[in-house]
Amino acid sequence: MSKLRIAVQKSGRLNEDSMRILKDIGISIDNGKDQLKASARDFPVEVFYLRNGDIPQYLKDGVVDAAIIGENVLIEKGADIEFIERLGFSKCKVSIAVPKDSDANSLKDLSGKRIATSYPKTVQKFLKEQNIKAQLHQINGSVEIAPNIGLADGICDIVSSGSTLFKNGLKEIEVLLKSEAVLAVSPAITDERMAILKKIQFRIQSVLKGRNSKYVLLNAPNDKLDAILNLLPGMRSPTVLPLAEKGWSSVHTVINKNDFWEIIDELKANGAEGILVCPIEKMVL
Ligand SMILES: Nc1ncnc2c1ncn2[C@@H]1O[C@H](COP(=O)(O)OP(=O)(O)OP(=O)(O)O)[C@@H](O)[C@H]1O
Ligand SMILES: O=P(O)(O)OC[C@H]1O[C@H](OP(=O)(O)OP(=O)(O)O)[C@H](O)[C@@H]1O
Ligand SMILES: [Mg+2]
Repeated sequence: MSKLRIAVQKSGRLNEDSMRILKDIGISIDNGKDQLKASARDFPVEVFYLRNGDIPQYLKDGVVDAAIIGENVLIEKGADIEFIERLGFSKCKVSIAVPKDSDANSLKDLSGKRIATSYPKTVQKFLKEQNIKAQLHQINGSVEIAPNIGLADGICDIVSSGSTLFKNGLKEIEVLLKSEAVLAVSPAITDERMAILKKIQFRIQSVLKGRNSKYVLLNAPNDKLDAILNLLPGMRSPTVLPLAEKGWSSVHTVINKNDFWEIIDELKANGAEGILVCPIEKMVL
């Protein structure tokens, strides 16, 4: 049986979360990053450890069948590479920034100026769309220093917390795109390997749904049960079980992890007690 060849970043910001998601879907790899390639113990998968920036070409050439990669890199380097799943980590923006005392407020204001970036194709596309001409300087790292050393009037680079911009006295003036890690597919993938990838995708979806949800248990006075149940959605509907103490029920349900703090006060106001919120490992709907 053939194995699916999946690329992950060898080292860097994507590596840890990529390896974690593979582990969470039951794909365990014996040897670490020292090797370029490793086989999974219990699944027909080979993991290739590669540079993030090189992965789009490997996908195009069919050297690997799939990859965990930043969407921003696919956009910059792999225009015809598709992805089948957003993975929810390594969220960032690709933005234009200028020195904070600059008059520039948008990409247009950089017309005729110099922009330093590691993402030349991405910037070029936006310049073209807006019919702006600017001079691009491609640099591969520490892009935010460029205006301070007189190399450029503005930059285009990754922004997450914004602290690198802040430390370098820059302000963001335009967001070109938003990105996160994605599961990308080679256009050359065979049907047999696509079937393996679909299994991986299904497992990933179960893990991501679990990560985004919480299992909630609470005790509710029966006379407030309707009001409490109204606050809680549940997968189909909440489970209600009688407590040993008369007049009380135990309510079990699943909610979106972001919703909990929104409804906690109302749950308490309706008499809910002993509220437990637990993580969910995997969730299949
Ligand atoms: N500060 C950040 N916050 C969140 N995500 C980020 C951040 N910086 C980069 N990323 C995302 O992680 C990916 C990998 O970034 P990293 O800096 O580790 O790699 P790189 O040096 O660009 O790539 P290579 O593996 O080719 O050396 C980026 O393409 C982007 O999608
Ligand atoms: O908005 P922030 O949270 O400050 O993150 C943005 C910074 O993170 C990335 O750099 P990284 O730390 O990966 O270093 P690199 O330039 O060597 O890749 C990116 O290139 C920015 O410089
Ligand atoms: Mg980086």
